[in-house]
Amino acid sequence: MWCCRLSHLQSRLQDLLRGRVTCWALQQPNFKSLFPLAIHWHHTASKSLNCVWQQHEDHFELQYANTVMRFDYVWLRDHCLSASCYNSKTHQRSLDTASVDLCIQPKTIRLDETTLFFTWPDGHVTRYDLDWLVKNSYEGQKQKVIQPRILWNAEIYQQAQVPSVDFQSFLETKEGLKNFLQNFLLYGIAFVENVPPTQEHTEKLAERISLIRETIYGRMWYFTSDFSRGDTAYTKLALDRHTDTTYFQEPCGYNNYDRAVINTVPYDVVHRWYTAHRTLTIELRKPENEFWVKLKPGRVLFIDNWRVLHGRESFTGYRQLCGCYLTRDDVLNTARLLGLQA
Ligand SMILES: C[N+](C)(C)CCCC[C@H](N)C(=O)O
Ligand SMILES: O=C(O)CCC(=O)C(=O)O
Ligand SMILES: [Fe+2]
Repeated sequence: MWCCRLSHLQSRLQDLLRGRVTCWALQQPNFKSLFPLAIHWHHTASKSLNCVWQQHEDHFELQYANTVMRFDYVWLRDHCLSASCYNSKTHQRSLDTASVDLCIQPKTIRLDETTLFFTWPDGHVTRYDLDWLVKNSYEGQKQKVIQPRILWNAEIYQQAQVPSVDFQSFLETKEGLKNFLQNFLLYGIAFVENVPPTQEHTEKLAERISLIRETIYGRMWYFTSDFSRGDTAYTKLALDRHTDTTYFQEPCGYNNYDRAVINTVPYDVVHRWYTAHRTLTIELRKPENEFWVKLKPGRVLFIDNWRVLHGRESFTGYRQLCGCYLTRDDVLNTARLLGLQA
């Protein structure tokens, strides 16, 4: 019975503060008295639009859709979507950002229905849809729903009874792939069952999600305890919870086995690092943070090694594993193409 050990790095994700700024000024009868008389607020033509803005010396302030937004003028020029500034076929900026005057200010600002028009000193006109500004503003972005992550330990994960996805459904249906990726994004691990236990089928599975990353271990690795490579993974020894490829510029995550000599910081910082490392390791080694999984032929486990560490007990007898490393960008891209927040 082979198990591999998963320790969920219980990151203390703070709930994002969802500061909702309501456009309270417009509902106040004494709205004008709330601001010094010098400021002249522009109102929308139609009251129903509920939008006011103010052209400040160094920024543009917009109140719309219960959000108070502030935009730098260089930002407003730089994000122009006009034909001469933006290639709508490739969704790339054509404008040379470095050519924009850092002291630029619009000559005029006009709102027509739900579109704001900024006319710049050189006569160039930039138009923004109000909803686009809310969606792409700093203040609007803070309200954006981010991919929820479920922080778990063994008990939480077991109780969640997260369903595995069947091989056929994963390969042949959008729903199967989407359910799998949703679980993967939520928990940092996800399983596919009833996979024909061959390297080819495992490869096919991986390619359904992402590009497979070629590394010094090959594209698909197929290993057993034959010490064919000078690494404890190729032995029968236990492996404490860890992440792989610490030594790469784009590692799967940091791990203690492969950690190089610490010689980039002075001794007192080194000691602070060991203290922090100890705190983390104690947390990771708490039994409640360990989730043991029985690996068996036909069961494929995907791990987000930034969130979930892996390891194994020592073993006897013959054991063979195959797998690969996936590129995070492509996994997230597949999830987004399926409409998931990733
Ligand atoms: C066998 N397989 C290719 C999966 C892993 C090899 C990784 C070995 C190294 N200790 C590390 O953690 O990066
Ligand atoms: O043998 C296992 O179950 C995992 C081995 C491992 O962690 C690795 O090869 O990086
Ligand atoms: Fe590993």
